[in-house]
Amino acid sequence: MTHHPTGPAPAVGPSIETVGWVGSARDGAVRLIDQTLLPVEFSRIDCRDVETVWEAIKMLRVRGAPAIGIAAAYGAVLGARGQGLGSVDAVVSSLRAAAAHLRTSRPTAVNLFWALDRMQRTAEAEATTAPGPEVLLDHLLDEARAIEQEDRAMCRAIGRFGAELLEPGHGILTHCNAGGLATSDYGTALAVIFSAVEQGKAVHVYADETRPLLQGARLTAWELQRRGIPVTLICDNMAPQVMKEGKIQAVVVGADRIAANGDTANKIGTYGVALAAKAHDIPFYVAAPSSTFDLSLPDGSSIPIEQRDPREITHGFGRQTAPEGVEVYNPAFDVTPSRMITAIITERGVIRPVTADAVADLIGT
Ligand SMILES: CSC[C@H]1O[C@H](OP(=O)(O)O)[C@H](O)[C@@H]1O
Repeated sequence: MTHHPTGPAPAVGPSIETVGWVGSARDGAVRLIDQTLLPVEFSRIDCRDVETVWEAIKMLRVRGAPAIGIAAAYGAVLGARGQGLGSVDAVVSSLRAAAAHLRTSRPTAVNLFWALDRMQRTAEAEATTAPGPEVLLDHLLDEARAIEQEDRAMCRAIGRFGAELLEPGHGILTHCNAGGLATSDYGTALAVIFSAVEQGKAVHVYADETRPLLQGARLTAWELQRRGIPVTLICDNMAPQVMKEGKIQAVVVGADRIAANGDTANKIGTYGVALAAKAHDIPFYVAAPSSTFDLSLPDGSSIPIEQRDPREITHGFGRQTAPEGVEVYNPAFDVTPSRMITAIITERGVIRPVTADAVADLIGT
């Protein structure tokens, strides 16, 4: 991978492109912000092969369900180049092999699998009509770009629908990062906040730092600060206390996979936040695009939960904070039952109450 230390982040604009493509289909690369370096260093990396994209997803250089899906779609284009563009069949089989490898990077965010399925369907459908391998490769890049552009639109629609649920002066609790860095550029949970602020609704965000990888501290606080939105960083175990003190009027989180009944997998700790919100009668909102729903699962009991390296807990950011050899449990996600979710905010509208019928009506059967 090629790092592009680009110094300070670009000036605040409508968005920061989290992951994209630079160059032509034949010799281009996937360019993504290396989020493991934030907030101290803003640097992008160019990935020129599938393995580099796989590693970037695995190591959370690019992370967040929609951003992972976009990165995987572009990674499939890299893979389709395979060992040259000898024939249309070679391009299709190379893409299949790349998709199979990218599917092993992380198991929970359904957007990864949704995006790769879509790229494979495109390749197989175009294979029968494409005049040659180069044209097919161009069309595959067009499809990956469409996935990115559609996500941009979905994020803004989520923002518009969600902003209606927030009131000026509200304290909003967030968990992990569901901002522009977790998507194409504008976020899901943070899109709700960005849109409310753009509508003149001044809100104050309380951001859970979100152990062990601190996406809240490193990424959410950074995104909000650079937009001038008031943010207070708290440890995860402080969330119930700030609720008890009356500082929180709503919780907004993202999602990695939502089952047909609305059960939602999200960063570990989300379920605990939902329990605390319930106990304090605070609305608990999930913000997610339709690409994060997995209607093949009737409920959340079979959502695959990623188990990650124990060293993320015992040696977080390079400092040992636990005795050698201690037993560690490090699930990266948990599942919040739909009965604890006030509403799910999507680009198609708001699902409320959260029931299988309501999900089917808005998202599909
Ligand atoms: C808009 S999806 C954001 C979602 O993804 C995060 O997980 P990770 O940082 O491990 O990719 C977290 O669950 C966020 O809520």
